[in-house]
Amino acid sequence: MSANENVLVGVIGGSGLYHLDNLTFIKHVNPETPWGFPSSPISICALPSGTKVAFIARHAAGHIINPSQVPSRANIAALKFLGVRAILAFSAVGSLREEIAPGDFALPTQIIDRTKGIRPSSFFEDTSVVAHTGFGDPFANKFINWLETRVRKVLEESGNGAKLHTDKCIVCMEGPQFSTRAESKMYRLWGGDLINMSVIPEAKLAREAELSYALIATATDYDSWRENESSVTAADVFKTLSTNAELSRKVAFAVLDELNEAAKEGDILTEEVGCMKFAIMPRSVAQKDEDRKKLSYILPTYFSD
Ligand SMILES: CSC[C@H]1O[C@H](OP(=O)(O)O)[C@H](O)[C@@H]1O
Ligand SMILES: Nc1ncnc2[nH]cnc12
Repeated sequence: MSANENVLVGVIGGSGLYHLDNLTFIKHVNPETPWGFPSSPISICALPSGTKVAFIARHAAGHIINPSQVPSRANIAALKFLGVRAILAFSAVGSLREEIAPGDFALPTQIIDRTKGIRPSSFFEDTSVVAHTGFGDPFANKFINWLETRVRKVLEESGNGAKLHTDKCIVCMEGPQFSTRAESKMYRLWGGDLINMSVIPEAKLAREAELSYALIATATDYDSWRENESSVTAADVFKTLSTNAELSRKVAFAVLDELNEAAKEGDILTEEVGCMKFAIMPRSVAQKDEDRKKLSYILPTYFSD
């Protein structure tokens, strides 16, 4: 089952990135998934080549959805339904390292989950089907390697001094309040480099839906670990949000055509397809038909009888 919108790439925009207005807007689509509606109607946009991509504003236009209430299952399910294979997500993050300055970009490869269990984080929750999905490498590593040179080039050409940091570990906290100073220092001791409130459950759900998912983390602040500096406020975050969003749009514009081709050929996006084969408990008569039907929305290979 697919809406056949002919889109292979989805973009999720975070704080500050509510549209890709450097692309041509074609239309909105708003699929109702078994997990409800996405954060906001999905924009189908075109690159100058005619390549179409799907864009979702994570917090909706006007930033009206709290991080704990983002309907991530509906967002990921809707993108899969439209035919998407690869998701390029953007997020405004705090920096836990001196060398990652506000305005810099980073490609994390690891996550520490500090959400509090209040976000639905599996498509299998409340169903009669059990799945234990591998998440040791939470991002699509081949996709990230592919992004590295391309993103670096855009940052260099922008001439605003923004650096790209790779192989970083991102802490995802529940929020919406920022961390205490003690927490911020503890995350540094744990090996955290970046912090946000949204990569979990998005990355987990993308993996369950067998989608390649990479996050471009755009640093806005130094969180609250620096001695003799004030702790982060939303006002600090806002200072860099619009320049980061502008640069994020440039990155998207530069990579999306080639990413669409790569998704079509399957070159760099092979790791995730088929991963659920080893995660889902064997079929049993005790599994409810209605649950299998629901799951067929995201995983037709395993659940369409
Ligand atoms: C506006 S500061 C905190 C807020 O910003 C980040 O959002 P996103 O990841 O969607 O860019 C962070 O995760 C928090 O939700
Ligand atoms: N310091 C911070 N903590 C959590 N999420 C953030 N998003 C941007 N800055 C952040």
